Amino acid sequence: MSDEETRLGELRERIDTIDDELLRLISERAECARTVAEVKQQANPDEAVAFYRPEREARVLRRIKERNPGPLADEEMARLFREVMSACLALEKPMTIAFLGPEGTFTQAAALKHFGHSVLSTPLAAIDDVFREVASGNAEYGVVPVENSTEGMINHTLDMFMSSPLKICGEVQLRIHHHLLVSPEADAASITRVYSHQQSFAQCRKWLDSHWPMLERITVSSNAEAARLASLEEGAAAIAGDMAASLYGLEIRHANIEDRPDNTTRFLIVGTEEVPVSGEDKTSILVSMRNNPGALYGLLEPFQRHGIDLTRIETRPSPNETWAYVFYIDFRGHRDEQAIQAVLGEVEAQCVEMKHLGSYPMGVL
Ligand SMILES: O=C(O)C(=O)C[C@]1(C(=O)O)C=C[C@@H](O)C=C1
Repeated sequence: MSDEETRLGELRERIDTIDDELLRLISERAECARTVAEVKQQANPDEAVAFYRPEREARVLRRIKERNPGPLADEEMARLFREVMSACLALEKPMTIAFLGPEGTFTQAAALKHFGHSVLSTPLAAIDDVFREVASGNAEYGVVPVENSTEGMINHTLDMFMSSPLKICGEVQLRIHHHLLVSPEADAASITRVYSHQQSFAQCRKWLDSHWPMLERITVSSNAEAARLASLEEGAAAIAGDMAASLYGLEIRHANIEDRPDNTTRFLIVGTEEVPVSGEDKTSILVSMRNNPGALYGLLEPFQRHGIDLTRIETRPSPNETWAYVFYIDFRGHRDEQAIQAVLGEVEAQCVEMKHLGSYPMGVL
């Protein structure tokens, strides 16, 4: 046996011993989660039990990142624990998550990043359908895109909150990498058109203009649909991500063609329950205002006075009145915290209507 073989043999034996220990510990953790489920059930025998606890999951993942000794990166370690916790939750209660489909969209990737792979995920055709599926109780939670760092807000999602009773229970950010995808047997010279979602075309506009200006750009309802069409039609390419590429057996002809390398989309998790404080939270509200002079200043001033960090303000036209506005506002903090309660009281006193959309843990992964 060579030196290399002897050394590798020893190291692999050590890895086997560590794996045995990991197996034992993960199983012990799963048993513990199963007992947690029993305790929750016994404490609330007549009510629907909240097995999924977003605030606890955020704390677990933050703690793992803080205590991670390396050499694995904090994000990598948190991702592993995300999957362990996802499997533990599935043991307590298998969860159904509705997402803006079809299969292979970035929203599905965001749902799996947030909940881990042990959930049942249901693709739906439209943002409205995701909200409806959760409101009707067919899915426990829903995942929808809300903003992109290159293209701005997804107004349809914002507008859904005006009428929906659902709460925001979490957020997750995903780096969006777009690729030019073609069938493996396609000849570059035969490509005449490219399918994609309108947002993806917008995020790759400069690249397409300079590299493939002659391709006809055809907008479809999702990147996954674009990939499906490219897999079926001769002379067609798609702009979509990794999941869609592997789902439809397409080849990446050009990788990472997004105009901005930090291209990121933020997604919201919607559900029916309020989430308790996790320690690092965000709150979202909708505020209807009359178009009076100084109205916006009056609305924002309490946030400044109480030292609350506003992370986003968006204006949408009111559905009820011409030239009246609805402001969608995100800020740091939780509704159960005193400073936030004070600000919300002041905002409520001067607006036509205020709707609390949810207080939820800031994205950890
Ligand atoms: O702490 C709980 O309430 C649990 O159910 C355990 C656990 C975990 O595996 O750590 C599992 C699911 C919850 O979403 C949060 C945490």
